[in-house]
Amino acid sequence: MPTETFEFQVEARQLLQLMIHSVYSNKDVFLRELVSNASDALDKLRLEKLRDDSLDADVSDLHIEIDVDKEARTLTVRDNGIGMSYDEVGRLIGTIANSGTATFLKELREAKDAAGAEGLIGQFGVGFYSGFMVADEVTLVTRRAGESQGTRWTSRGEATYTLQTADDAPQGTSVTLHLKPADPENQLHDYTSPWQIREIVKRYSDFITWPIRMVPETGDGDGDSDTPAEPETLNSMKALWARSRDEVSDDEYHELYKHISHDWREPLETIRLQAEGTFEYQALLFVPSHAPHDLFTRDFKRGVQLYVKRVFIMDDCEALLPPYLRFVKGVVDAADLSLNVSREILQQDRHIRMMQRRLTKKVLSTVKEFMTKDRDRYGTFWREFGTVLKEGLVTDSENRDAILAASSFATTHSDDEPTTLAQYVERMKDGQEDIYYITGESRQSIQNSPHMEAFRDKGIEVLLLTDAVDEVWVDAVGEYEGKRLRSVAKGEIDLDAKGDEDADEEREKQAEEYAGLLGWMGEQLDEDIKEVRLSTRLTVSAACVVSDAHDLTPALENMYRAMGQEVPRTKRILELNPGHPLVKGLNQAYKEREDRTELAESVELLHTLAVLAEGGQSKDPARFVKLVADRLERTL
Ligand SMILES: Nc1ncnc2c1ncn2[C@@H]1O[C@H](COP(=O)(O)OP(=O)(O)OP(=O)(O)O)[C@@H](O)[C@H]1O
Repeated sequence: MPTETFEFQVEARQLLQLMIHSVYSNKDVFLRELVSNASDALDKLRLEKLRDDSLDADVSDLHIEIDVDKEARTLTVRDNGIGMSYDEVGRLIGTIANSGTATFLKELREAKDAAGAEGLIGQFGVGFYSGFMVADEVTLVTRRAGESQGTRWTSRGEATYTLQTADDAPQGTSVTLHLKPADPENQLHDYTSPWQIREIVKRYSDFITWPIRMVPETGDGDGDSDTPAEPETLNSMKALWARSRDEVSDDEYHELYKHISHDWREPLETIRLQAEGTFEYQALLFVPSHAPHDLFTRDFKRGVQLYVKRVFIMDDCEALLPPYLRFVKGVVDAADLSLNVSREILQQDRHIRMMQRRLTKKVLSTVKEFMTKDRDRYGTFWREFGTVLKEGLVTDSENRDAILAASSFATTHSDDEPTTLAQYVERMKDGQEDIYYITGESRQSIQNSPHMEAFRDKGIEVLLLTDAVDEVWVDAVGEYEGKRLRSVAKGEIDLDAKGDEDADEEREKQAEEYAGLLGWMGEQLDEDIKEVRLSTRLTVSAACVVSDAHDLTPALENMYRAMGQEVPRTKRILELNPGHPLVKGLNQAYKEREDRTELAESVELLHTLAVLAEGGQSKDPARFVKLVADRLERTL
């Protein structure tokens, strides 16, 4: 097949440009990326051979080899792993599969400083391209295990790359970098120096479970693997999770985290767990310091890898942690599983379920520890992962108490310090029986909602819940330590002390006074409102709408609709403030006038204003604007 030239996909080209004019100051990490890809390729081959013994592939000496040629200024990273077919090379290397890349590039361009840019790069798989930080030409030669024909890919990192078949390619992949001249001032070291390579591998890739060998210089630059000189193994290959805590430095743990997670930033916490007895396993879990951009997308990949006795079995093992802990990365190495274990079998395995329970409890107790021992760390955790953790309040009833204990919520008690439910309960006023909350889009909009008026007046604390999941968990949880969780915008609220006879009497009087108006308004608003009643929660506003105690809130209704479920429209309740001049005026007008057409319009306006005040929308904005404009005109 002749050499074919292809254009890089637009995003890939942009990414390459970014790499070449490196936004990343530490260029050494290119080697970590190439070694990491090679290690994955070896894992994949071992697994494929395990599943299909007839695969024509040599797995007797799987390893990674690094080869430098000072004269030609090349560095080659070679593996004898799974390799790629011609099509795969085009698909995987010329394009960027990650759909978030466009967003990423935009964010990257907008990143204010180099540190921000570095952090962003870490979130996206740009591994292979990092070679262009140190090389002005990259050649990749590869042959897929089991296939006879190899492929050669070359690019100078500009607009195009070439593909051609390669007859003599050994199984696996070699990536040869034609190095730029060393420029230590810009952290571009001399990557033909064996000392430098040894250093970088030790620092970033020591834990890789495959031997990383360096071949003493051969001089001819093509790095034939039949070189007579004895290669030197650069890494200790010790699985970090199998080593005792005091043998491993934090840096080593962090490098493993970066290898697994493709995040270039340090994790927030490292969690070690060992289980002995009938079902032995070791786990090394990491809580990242930043939420990935795609945490809430449907195909977000879990971050825990499964090993069986040091043999890599699978990425993204969903059986190991529940979905609401999907942000946790790490490795679980189980001693007593079959190497052939499938995802389906794992889901049903009793031991795996026990393991999941233990890992879940351990992660939750770690979060709780942040809360009690390190407020800063807890603050970071909650900002990044609080929303996803709260999903567990709905889905994991077994651990509900532990999740609640590790959760915190914005509150009217403080502008910047969130509260736990336990702290809320401690502050509850004498005679207050319930825990009050309000849900909505933003702190500002709900804090000023009419529903809050009486609570503000009486100094009763209200939790301010602004995540979509809050609408759901409050119902699922229902109560905390015997105290009901109650929305300030649902059902009847009575904040007056029980047995307050004066208040009772006053109410009876008002009920009588307004009975006619309320009934008539109910008929007028029948399409949207199931009842009009007098309010005990308003002190400033004339009216507000509330949901019935057991009805869906409008936000929940919308959420179900967005998920494609049919939900009938729930009618709500309009509450009037009997002390408000507008309401008094309405009552007066109702009693005095025979022709109530204008009054009917005012009632309609009052209802729309109440909907707007809680952040809702007018059903017919044009009509609403016309009615308001008419009235304004009359005041001129
Ligand atoms: N040495 C290799 N052997 C086999 N396949 C490889 C090798 N290097 C890269 N690939 C394939 O090319 C794909 C793209 O590699 P690239 O390094 O650009 O991204 P990634 O590995 O998916 O992400 P990252 O390296 O940032 O984690 C890989 O997912 C893998 O399928």
